[in-house]
Amino acid sequence: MTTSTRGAKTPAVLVLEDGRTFRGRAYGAVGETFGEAVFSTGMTGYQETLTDPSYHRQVVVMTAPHVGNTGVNDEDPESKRIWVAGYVVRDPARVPSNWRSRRSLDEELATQGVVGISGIDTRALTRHLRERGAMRVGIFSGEAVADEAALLAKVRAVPEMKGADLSGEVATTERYVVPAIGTKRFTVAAVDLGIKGMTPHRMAERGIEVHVLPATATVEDVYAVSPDGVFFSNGPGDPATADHPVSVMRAVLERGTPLFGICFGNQILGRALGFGTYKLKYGHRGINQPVQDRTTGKVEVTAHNHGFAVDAPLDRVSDTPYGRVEVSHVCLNDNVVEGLKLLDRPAFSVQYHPEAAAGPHDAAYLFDRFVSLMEGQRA
Ligand SMILES: NC(=O)CC[C@H](N)C(=O)O
Repeated sequence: MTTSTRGAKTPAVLVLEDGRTFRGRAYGAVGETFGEAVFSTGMTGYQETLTDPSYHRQVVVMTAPHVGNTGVNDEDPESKRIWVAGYVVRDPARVPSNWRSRRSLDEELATQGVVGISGIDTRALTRHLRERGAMRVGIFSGEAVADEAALLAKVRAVPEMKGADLSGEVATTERYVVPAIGTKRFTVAAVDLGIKGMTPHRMAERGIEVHVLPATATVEDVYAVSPDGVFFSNGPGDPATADHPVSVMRAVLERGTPLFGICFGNQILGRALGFGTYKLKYGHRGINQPVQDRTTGKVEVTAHNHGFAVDAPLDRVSDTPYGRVEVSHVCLNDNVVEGLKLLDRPAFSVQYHPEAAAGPHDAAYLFDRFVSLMEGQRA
């Protein structure tokens, strides 16, 4: 067990691009960092959040007031490193306690060079972001805490999330295989746009051998593995920039290979079908978002991490170059499109996270639907 007080006395300041500031104490690494300020409502699963590549270039504000209570273990990361650009917590645990804990969160953030801030009113900050929308932010600690006007100028020089093309910065550069658990039934080519580790695992549990390919994979690379199905992962950045995966996906739709997309993958399917995408005011991030599966009427509580969404009509079936498409899932908080289903081809996607790392397992059936599509193709 590690008790950490590092940085506890070092002043830090969080500066939003609209000029609002919050003063607190350094948490994790001391220095400065920049990104898009977003809030996550997850009460648990901070390791999964920190290591989700979709958070690349985002400063995550935790609405849960106590963070770090269970320390850091070696089992829960969703990728090889922490991806968040900065971390904001109200009241960090001083003494982590859990049988799996190896070190404190404060130590882990510091070791990985992630600048954070603690001791600020995260409720006020979250309400501000909810009212004004996600915006650019900087966290400065130690010697970096200087005159606020200079800090604000630095924050306003940071690139916006809109227009950011980031998959190439987080995805694997080498292909790798996640073997099926038990008997192998199917082969899937998974295009890594920022994939979380749990996603291929959920497929492997269903007898799928998953070939994870770099974001730059071509149609030839995808079909070189003789896939029964093709998967497009979650990932950071603005889907409007993802022209390459959109063109690969169109080729997959053309051939009629079973296709499944999660989050960024859903946005790419939307674009491949000819719909637009747009930036949400402050996005959905957390593990308690109500979604309705309109194909069954059932409501599920789901994990989300998205700042963009697909602009598709909710009230009717759309005609697209790949046949008829319906919005299969919708967020019950704000009617945002949470899933797409093709009626004439074996393809569907969801905007949220059925792999549930962290989060409730209500949406695990979507991996079974992918398996059914692949079974259907064989029959
Ligand atoms: N988790 C994801 O795949 C996020 C997709 C996209 N970057 C968004 O913010 O909407």
